[in-house]
Amino acid sequence: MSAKISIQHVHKSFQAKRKIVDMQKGQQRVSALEDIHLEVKDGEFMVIVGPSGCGKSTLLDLLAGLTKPSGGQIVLDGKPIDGPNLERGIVFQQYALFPWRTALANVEFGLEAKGVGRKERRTVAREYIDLVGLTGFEHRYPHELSGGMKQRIAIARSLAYNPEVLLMDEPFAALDAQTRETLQSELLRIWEATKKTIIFITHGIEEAVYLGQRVAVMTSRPGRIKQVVEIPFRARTSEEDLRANPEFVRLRHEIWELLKDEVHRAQEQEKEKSLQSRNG
Ligand SMILES: Nc1ncnc2c1ncn2[C@@H]1O[C@H](COP(=O)(O)OP(=O)(O)OP(=O)(O)O)[C@@H](O)[C@H]1O
Repeated sequence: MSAKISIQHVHKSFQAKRKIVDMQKGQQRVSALEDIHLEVKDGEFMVIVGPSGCGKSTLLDLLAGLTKPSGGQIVLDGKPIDGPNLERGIVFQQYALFPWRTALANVEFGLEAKGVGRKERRTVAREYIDLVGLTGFEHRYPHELSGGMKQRIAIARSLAYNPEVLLMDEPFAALDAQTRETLQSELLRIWEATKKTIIFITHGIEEAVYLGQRVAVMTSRPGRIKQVVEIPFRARTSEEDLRANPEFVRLRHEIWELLKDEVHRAQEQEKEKSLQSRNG
């Protein structure tokens, strides 16, 4: 099967802050991502996991078209991504709902931008609110909803305008453990129902193994793809508790083995950074 998204030898560097330039003997740029090469198939659930500061959000911003690569390119359905577009829905860690709009009006937002008429907008938005299990809450405002409910609305909003790809940047990180687990299995159900291609970014190894058909493990900064691990569970949405399955435990361990040196290195980088800013 041909790739839905093809990330082709992507590099991203940023202008270094002055103190860091001094430390690195005049080097003007800091490399955040180096030679990222990854293909995501149509309808695939791809998870990207990596240590803090390895460039996960930088990669997601590039996929969203919010920034441009310093080298290489990202291709969606054969066309290079060159800006934000409704063909890619994004769900961030912070809910990013419009506080002045009801749940229903939030979900209608992308449909308005697409020029869908009022009546159809309402019908489609209600369908997606139903899909995320929030029928009855259409007229609540974000401040009247729990964190988990807000994130469900954010997912409904991103899916309602029928994007080709759903990009998710640690969408459940701010939720409590029980809500997170519920939303993880809800997301699998929604993925099965909609057959969307999903790229999901996380810190969490357990979350990665639970959700992903493949898990791309990143190195510490500059972020590279260290290895892509296949997660071969057949019936991912079955009632069986996947987390207790010995194969699940083995895969979680395999990913931790790949990650632990990177996490250690990322922690060292953090220490160095804070020393630099204290001494600067
Ligand atoms: N606009 C920017 N200007 C300069 N440096 C940046 C910029 N954005 C990101 N960086 C640097 O690029 C590196 C990667 O950052 P990024 O936020 O993508 O990492 P992350 O893996 O998402 O981190 P976390 O898991 O902590 O959210 C970091 O060292 C960060 O300081």
